[in-house]
Amino acid sequence: MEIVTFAGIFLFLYITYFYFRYFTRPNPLPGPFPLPFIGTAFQIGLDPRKWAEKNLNDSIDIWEFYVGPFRVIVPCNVKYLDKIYLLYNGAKNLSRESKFFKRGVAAYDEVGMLRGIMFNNVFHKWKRSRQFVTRILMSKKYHYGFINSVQKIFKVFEKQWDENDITTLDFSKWVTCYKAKVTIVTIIGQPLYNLSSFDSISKAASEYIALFAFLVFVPKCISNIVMLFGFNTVKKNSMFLNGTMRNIIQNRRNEIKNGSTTSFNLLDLLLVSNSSNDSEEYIEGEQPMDDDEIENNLAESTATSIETISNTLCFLIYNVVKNPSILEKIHAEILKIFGSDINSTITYETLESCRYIDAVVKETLRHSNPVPYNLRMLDDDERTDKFDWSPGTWFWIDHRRIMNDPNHWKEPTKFNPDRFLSEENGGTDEFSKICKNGYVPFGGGLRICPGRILALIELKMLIVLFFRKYNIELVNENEPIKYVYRATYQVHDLMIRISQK
Ligand code: HEM
Repeated sequence: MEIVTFAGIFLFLYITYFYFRYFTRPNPLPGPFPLPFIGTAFQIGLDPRKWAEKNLNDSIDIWEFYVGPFRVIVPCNVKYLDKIYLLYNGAKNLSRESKFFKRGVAAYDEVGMLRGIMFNNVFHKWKRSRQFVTRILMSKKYHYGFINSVQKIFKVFEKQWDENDITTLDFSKWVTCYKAKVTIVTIIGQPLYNLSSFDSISKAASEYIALFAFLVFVPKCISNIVMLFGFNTVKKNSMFLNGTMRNIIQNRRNEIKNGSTTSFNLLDLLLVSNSSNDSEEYIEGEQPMDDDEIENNLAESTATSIETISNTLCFLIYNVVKNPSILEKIHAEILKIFGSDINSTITYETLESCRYIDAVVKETLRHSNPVPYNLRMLDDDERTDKFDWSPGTWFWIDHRRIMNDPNHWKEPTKFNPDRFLSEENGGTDEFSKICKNGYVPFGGGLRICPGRILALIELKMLIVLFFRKYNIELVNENEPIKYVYRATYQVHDLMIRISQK
């Protein structure tokens, strides 16, 4: 009886405290009315933007929702981004913490958050990993190796399609399988012999990202309860990416120690970074990475690149196939730059001269961004536009809405790559006039995506590889593209017919 009374009093006090905080919150904004413990989960579901589209007036450019006890502010206008996407506080290197550096609540070391980049909230640990990984992902040498690998892997798929007149496939499934192969070669550098299929990597990638997103949002006391009710299976699946890599890293470290030459994959390059074998640029004051750090960073890059590139490519193919005039311009550029040989080698330099194809990729990332939101947390007192915020406030930046804002983009819902071309190249030059932070597919400031150049390279390559040789049709031409939100927009059931030209 005493326990029931105690629980009742606790519940009453908690609910009173929750609503006291709610009704006295600074800067009350529009948003669904929250319930204690679950916040606005019932009203909003998984995708906040869908709720906003149905329930909020278009003129509302900042609103709020609750994840459990956390108040989350959703800025949908560039005017709120200035301080959030501040570039290094004016300094050239990462010497000072940004006030908006953190993502979410806690760092969970048991799933490697403290040693990776994406969800690492400990500045000096994040900075260390970020420097090692960024140096490689942004290097030209890595890009050259990457371009070769993509072409080799694509050839294997081509063979299967060339055997048939027409192949019908679910592109959303195909692309995760393709991307898992590319990722393994370019990140890990060798086959994962103990995997039953590439599907399992894609599945693990998706669950890895979803798990991290969940842990970042949910206080540990609640996530521990959820784990008790079956969430452990998801955790096990996502941990699998880490576990699978452990042996490979140790073997590879020994092979390199015994004289094996290094290749241009992320694993080899991280193993030799700052070691005596490292002939490349040195990161001042840093010890080489240990196996744990490498493992977490490889798992993170594997998961991130599969999830982002696969879904962007689905949106890209869908938008291009729906727009014959855009496809025609792509064909013209391919012919001009690569000639009529549909098997000619694609190089870094030829890709760089593909202006229209570059514009198609950039427009896809604006119009149909697969990473619609970005999470940052304020660590100090700060003002954004007319609002003063206190430490601990969360910001769920709505990239999709910002990049489709009719006040900044002309006819934003229209898929129009010409925006990204200058007038002398036949475009409208809209992009060069866009305001600061009006185009943020890769986030911004201190934590801007380190895979951004690589992503652009791969997406441009895939346009050339597909459209110079194949006709692609949508099986259900009149159906809108189907996708769900799970940390990225995940496209599903995108049926296409593919045949040689
Ligand atoms: C179309 C492809 C991609 C998109 C749209 C994308 C988007 C993003 C966004 C929005 C962020 C958050 C940045 C911020 O907080 O300001 C991010 C971070 C990150 N991305 Fe990407 N990304 C893509 C591809 C990749 C690839 C290919 C890799 C790795 C090979 C990668 C690795 C990362 C990592 C490690 C972070 C965390 C950075 C940090 O917190 O410091 N991304 N990405």
